[in-house]
Amino acid sequence: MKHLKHLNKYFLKYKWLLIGGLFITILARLFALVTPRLIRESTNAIEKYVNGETVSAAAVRSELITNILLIIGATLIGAFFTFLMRQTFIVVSRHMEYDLKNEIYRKYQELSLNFYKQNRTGDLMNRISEDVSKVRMYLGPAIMYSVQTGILFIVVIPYMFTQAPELTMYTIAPLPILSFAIYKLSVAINQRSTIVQQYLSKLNTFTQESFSGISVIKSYGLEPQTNVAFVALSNENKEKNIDLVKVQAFFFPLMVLLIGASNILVIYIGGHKFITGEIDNLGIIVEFLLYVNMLTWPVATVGWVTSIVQQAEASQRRINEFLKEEPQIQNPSNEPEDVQGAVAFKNVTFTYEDTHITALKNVSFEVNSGETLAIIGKTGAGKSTILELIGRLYDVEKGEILIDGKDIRTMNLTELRDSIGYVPQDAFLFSDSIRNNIKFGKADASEGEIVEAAKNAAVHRNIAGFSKGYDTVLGERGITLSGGQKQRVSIARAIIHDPKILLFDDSLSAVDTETEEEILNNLFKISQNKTTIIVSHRISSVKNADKIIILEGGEVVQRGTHQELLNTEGYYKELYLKQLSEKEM
Ligand SMILES: Nc1ncnc2c1ncn2[C@@H]1O[C@H](COP(=O)(O)OP(=O)(O)OP(=O)(O)O)[C@@H](O)[C@H]1O
Repeated sequence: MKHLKHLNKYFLKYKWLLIGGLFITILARLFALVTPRLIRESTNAIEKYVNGETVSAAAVRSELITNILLIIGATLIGAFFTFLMRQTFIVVSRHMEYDLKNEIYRKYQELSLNFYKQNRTGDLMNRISEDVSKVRMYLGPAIMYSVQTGILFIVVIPYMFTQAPELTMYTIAPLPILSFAIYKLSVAINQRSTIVQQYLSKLNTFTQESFSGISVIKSYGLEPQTNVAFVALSNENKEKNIDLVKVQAFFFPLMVLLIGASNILVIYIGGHKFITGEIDNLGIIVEFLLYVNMLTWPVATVGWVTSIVQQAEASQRRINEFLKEEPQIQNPSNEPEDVQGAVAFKNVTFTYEDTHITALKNVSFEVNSGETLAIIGKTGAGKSTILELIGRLYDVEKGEILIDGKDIRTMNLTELRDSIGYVPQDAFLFSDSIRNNIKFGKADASEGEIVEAAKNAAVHRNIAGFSKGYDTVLGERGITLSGGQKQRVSIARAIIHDPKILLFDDSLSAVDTETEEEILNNLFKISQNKTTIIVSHRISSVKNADKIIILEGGEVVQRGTHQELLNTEGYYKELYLKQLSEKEM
């Protein structure tokens, strides 16, 4: 139970509702107890009439009618309280489930990029959905049934002992066996359900991938192979489901068998005692039969609840693993920062933890507010890494990164990131309208600001051409933008944010040179008091930059202005000549 301790704070949060639920359960159980007692009295009344002890049929009839009315009344009230009990416990468990999901999601948001690389997306999703569902079974049904069973035992069993101690012993003797058998069965059912779940997620992942990659499947004519793979997976899924059904099918017969055994014991032992005169009325046997049936399900739930708790414990252990994870990148300060935007790298060396690739070696450069720095280099040279380090997505291993002369590790992380507008290499757009995708950079942006940002990113004309304009929905159920359009919407998002530092990671690679020129001109106008860093493979994107650095294997091998670099032999000049000849061709 040690992992489930984490949830105690939620029990504390909802303590009043839970205490209310406890009282309601007591009331529900008390009213349920009225029926067996009244049936016993009714049976005895009939017995006395049959034996001639009571002569008036009218008196017996009137007692029976009163009892029937009382039974109906007690059952209705008991049912109402049972309804309230479920409403309380199950509703509380839904609140706790909601709280726990939010807690996990908040944690996910806090954690650094490395965490996401170390854990598969499927795992992250499972913990917030599957595992939380299993924990909810503990927070809701398990608690509710335990309270119900506990109260029933406390109330019914002592009462039965006062009525007929020996008969009580015989009646409750098979119940622990029932509980144990149900426990074993529940464990088997849970194990098989987990396997079914795993196969189902395999099937889902396969189906989802085949839909996402449908154009590849169709263009390579892979439909028959995909079908065969689906049938195989689906077949495995069916087999596992059949395995589960086989075990589940035992559940009710087992219950019926054990209830039957208890009933037979009550009738046999009770009848025997009645014959020997140890019991003086038949009513008590009928009453005990009702108790047996009343106790059976709660006793069975003891076994069931035990297996639920075990599963919840395992799920909570997995959830706790993530909850105790500390973000690698910590925010050291909550003080406001007045970021101006001057960026400096001082002998920065950085190695990716997982791949052990040293992406940057002793890199140094400076770029002031209002200036543009361009970074050029072959693929894998470390260009994107530089941009990610400025936003502190990772911390450097050696050296330091300064913004306005201050080590970024000492800065307020939220404000640092807020002062950056980053356009990543793979422009990621949400399945939402174009307007909202741009507004992502500034939640309260006006229509005018959105249009202006889109104009600066040279994408306004494209958007205006769509029938729904800025309301055009992107993504799965919407329009698919071209690579260049995506890049420009992503640029508009960064521009509208109006940051002090603009970072463009090869963000113009998919636009033609004319549009590139237009965007660069606009950027030049709006970035007078900003720092701009442009990563590119194209000389045309960087030729006007104030400073250019060339990276090779993580090291700065050349630096200067466009003109200076053209006067030096090296990668930049080679690239320039190559691109020039391509243009002329
Ligand atoms: N998230 C990461 N985890 C581990 N290794 C990485 C990661 N990102 C990049 N690398 C490695 O670090 C090196 C530098 O990569 P980086 O993305 O910075 O290069 P780049 O110059 O931007 O390349 P490109 O022009 O192709 O985008 C590469 O060898 C790459 O494999």
